[in-house]
Amino acid sequence: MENVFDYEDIQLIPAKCIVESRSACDTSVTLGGHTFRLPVVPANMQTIIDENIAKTLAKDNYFYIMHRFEPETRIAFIKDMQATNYIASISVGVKEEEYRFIDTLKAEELIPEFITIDIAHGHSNQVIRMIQYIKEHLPTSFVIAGNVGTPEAVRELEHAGADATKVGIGPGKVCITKVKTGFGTGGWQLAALRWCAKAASKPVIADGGIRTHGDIAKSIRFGASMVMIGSLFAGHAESPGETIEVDGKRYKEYFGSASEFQKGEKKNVEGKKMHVEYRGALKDTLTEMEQDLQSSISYAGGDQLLAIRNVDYVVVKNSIFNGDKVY
Ligand SMILES: NC(=O)C1=CN([C@@H]2O[C@H](COP(=O)(O)OP(=O)(O)OC[C@H]3O[C@@H](n4cnc5c(N)ncnc54)[C@H](OP(=O)(O)O)[C@@H]3O)[C@@H](O)[C@H]2O)C=CC1
Ligand SMILES: Nc1nc2c(ncn2[C@@H]2O[C@H](COP(=O)(O)O)[C@@H](O)[C@H]2O)c(=O)[nH]1
Repeated sequence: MENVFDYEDIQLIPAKCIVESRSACDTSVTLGGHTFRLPVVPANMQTIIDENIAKTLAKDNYFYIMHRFEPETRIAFIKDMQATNYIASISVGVKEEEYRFIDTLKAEELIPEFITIDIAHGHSNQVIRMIQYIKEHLPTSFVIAGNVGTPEAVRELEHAGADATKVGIGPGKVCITKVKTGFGTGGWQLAALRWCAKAASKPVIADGGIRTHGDIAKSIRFGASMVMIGSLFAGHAESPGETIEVDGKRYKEYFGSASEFQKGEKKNVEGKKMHVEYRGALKDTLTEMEQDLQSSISYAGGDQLLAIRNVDYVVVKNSIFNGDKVY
């Protein structure tokens, strides 16, 4: 791979504006036959999403993916969401008990609208088998499979039946895969996204490494249909992580799904725990993200999200911060 770059190395080039107000720009995106307000989904991690947040997001027409770390609650969760006419969007792993879970869903005719196969190294026969099993038994569920970091992986998972693939091995804020194993897309996630998206014939979700709202527009430019975000969502009042106070300042806990804190043991640890600054209400961040993305669309010279896909860009290594902090 040549010409690798990451989010902070890119600036998108403006095109002539066609709207009279940023509010005329439409940030919505359609995935799996459902239209959502933003091309953004909070990470399916235990310190990012819980049932209350899932309900709030679904009610306000944002996409969500529930995590898989309380597996025994998933059936009740699906029933509860569907009883209130919200989409049911859950995660699964690949171990034997997950096959029995799919069998139960089929037997009870409980069909989640979205199922995400959430595995660190998604380019594997285990994931391919699970995609095929879900597609055989719950053919109308939209299957998101990942995570991957190569065009070959995208093609194989799509070929197995995945309706979308998730790209990002190791760019996450609480990820230590890159240091523990030497592998990943950390530091060149945006270039990896471009590489993978060029090979994709179905939607690609960019996962990890988003540090500013402008990175959402950059992901769309380089081929993502949606972005998955952890750290930027970890600091809210509603976030499930513990709140702590240090010198009068509040922080929220954020830990990796492959961290010792999640696993309860020190085995194959590829994630860490940190604290992020408290950011207030989730709805305020979502509103700000929407406004910033509307502005991105206006700079792209359009009024629809995909106008961003057509803009030119420059690579200016490590340019955007100039030593400044965003917040
Ligand atoms: N996006 C990313 O960069 C990363 C994300 N994560 C997150 O951490 C969580 C845990 O992930 P994961 O460990 O996959 O899930 P699980 O712990 O559920 O493991 C799933 C199965 O895959 C096996 N497995 C896991 N990694 C490998 C590998 N590298 N080679 C062969 N087999 C493997 C495991 O066996 P065994 O444990 O015995 O190997 C287990 O049987 C997920 O939520 C994932 O999204 C973790 C790392 C990177
Ligand atoms: N290598 C690891 N990656 C992890 C772990 N837990 C989650 N993740 C990935 O990070 C993103 C979120 O990234 P962020 O930069 O927005 O914070 C998440 O969606 C997962 O793909 C982990 O323990 N290790």
